[in-house]
Amino acid sequence: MSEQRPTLAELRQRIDKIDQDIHQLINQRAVCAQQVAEVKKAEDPTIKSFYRPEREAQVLQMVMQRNQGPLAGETVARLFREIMSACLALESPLNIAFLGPNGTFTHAAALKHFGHAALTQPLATIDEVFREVEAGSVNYGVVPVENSSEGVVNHTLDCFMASSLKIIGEVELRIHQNLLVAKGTQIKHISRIYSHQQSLAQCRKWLDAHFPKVERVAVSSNAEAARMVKSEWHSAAIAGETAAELYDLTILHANIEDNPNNTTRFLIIGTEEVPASGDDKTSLIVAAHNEAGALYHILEPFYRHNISLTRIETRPAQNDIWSYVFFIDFEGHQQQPHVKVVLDEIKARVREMRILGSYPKAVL
Ligand SMILES: C=C(O[C@@H]1C=C(C(=O)O)C=C[C@H]1O)C(=O)O
Repeated sequence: MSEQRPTLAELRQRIDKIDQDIHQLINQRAVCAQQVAEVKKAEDPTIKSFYRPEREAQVLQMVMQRNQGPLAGETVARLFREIMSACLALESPLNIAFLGPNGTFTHAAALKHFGHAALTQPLATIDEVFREVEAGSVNYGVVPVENSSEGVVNHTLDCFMASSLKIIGEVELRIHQNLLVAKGTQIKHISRIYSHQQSLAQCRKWLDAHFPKVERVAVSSNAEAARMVKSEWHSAAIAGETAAELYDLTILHANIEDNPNNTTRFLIIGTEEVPASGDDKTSLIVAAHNEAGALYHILEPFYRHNISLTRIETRPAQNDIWSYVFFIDFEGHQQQPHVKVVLDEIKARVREMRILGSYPKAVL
């Protein structure tokens, strides 16, 4: 005889039992994390934060590797992200500054990276985020660095030139833009659309097709755009879902970005160096000599040692109007022997080289 299908009551009983087990295990895990904090404190009584980016990346990598479904690896990793965040906050929650206001994509990136138990503090400019991290009034900062359709955030790169802060992590975020209005506003009322200029650019074709005659106004952030339309019945904003929720706006059209793979990359900045996680990236600033083949001489060692570059950007140097500096990201950690060899070779060939940091690649 074939086995009978369990009843609803039986299934719920089974779920209750599993929940009890999960609950107990999560608390057992939290106790272990507390004990880890005690060990760290004993090793270093002046320790300021128990957060270890390389260890958290490894935990998430293990979750993804062992996952057998039916839940997707990313879904389970996100749950573990929140469990780690809560465990860490039990000792002392992390203070994270980000390019605000609340409801921006940078806010979403900060929560994606540190989980919801972190205390997040919105700041008005990228410079302020750098300054607060330098001053030690927050543990880490989150700033945008590049968008897949609109390119690099130059201001963030310029801040690195004037700062000794390190990159301790990266976050990648799929960006979905939405057309938002205050409750009661109808499409025919809309005479103006506010957003950050990058978001307006990311939705250019959609706007040309749907609102060719409506004025587009660039403001300081998407969240600011959302805040403004709350009291303007004839205006709309382009922003993410977080801003819609925060300002209680109606989503008239969802996912209006021209490129469905639109992603933005953010950097986590801090003061310490991060040990290797096993799957890392390194970022450099290099000021080349003013001579023929300068860029070739910088890139050639990477080729010879078979190291993949993931990005290269050029910015005008701030102290010499005829020179350029290069921002280079590549795969590997500065403590790995083959990476050390390449870094030494490059250093000997350039005017100046600074390692911005080695950090775990984004897992989620
Ligand atoms: C528990 C530790 O400390 C923190 C908490 C972690 C966790 O909950 O898994 C991981 C790394 C640290 O941010 C540790 O270093 O192992």
